Amino acid sequence: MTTKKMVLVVAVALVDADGRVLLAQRPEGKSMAGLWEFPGGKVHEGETPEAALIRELQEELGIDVKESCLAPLTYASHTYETFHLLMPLYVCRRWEGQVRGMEGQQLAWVRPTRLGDYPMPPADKPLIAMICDLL
Ligand SMILES: Nc1nc2c([nH]c(=O)n2[C@H]2C[C@H](O)[C@@H](COP(=O)(O)OP(=O)(O)OP(=O)(O)O)O2)c(=O)[nH]1
Ligand SMILES: [Mg+2]
Repeated sequence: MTTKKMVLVVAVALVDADGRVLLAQRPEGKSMAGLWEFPGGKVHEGETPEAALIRELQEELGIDVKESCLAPLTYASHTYETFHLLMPLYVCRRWEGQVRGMEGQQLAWVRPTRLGDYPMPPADKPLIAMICDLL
């Protein structure tokens, strides 16, 4: 058995007042460009998952989120060609500031039942049913 590097990525289901969830399109030039994902990114060395998510949400969406407004929802565990992805998914319904695509990425607010209409990374597919059940 060959052991692939484990990559820890944190992501969030940001939920608005109408119960819609935010998806962001991965930019050109990145792996899996064009696919729709939950905002987030890699946890850096020495960083907690919550601190990483708060940092990523500021960098990618320009919003401020308090740690107390992040609740664990579920996770993805998926083997890609070159690494194994472990991705805790949080849910957040409260933030400060206006959501903007700070890196030029397209954003979409999507009803949970319509998440399947958006092409997503393979790791995310099992998350859709969990979001529909849990939100
Ligand atoms: N943010 C996020 N990443 C996901 C999702 N599903 C999924 O397979 N991934 C994968 C894609 C990438 O291999 C990895 C996230 O890496 P990334 O490159 O976007 O990380 P990052 O935001 O820290 O960006 P960078 O600074 O490394 O460029 O996780 C998802 O729903 N959200
Ligand atoms: Mg990212």
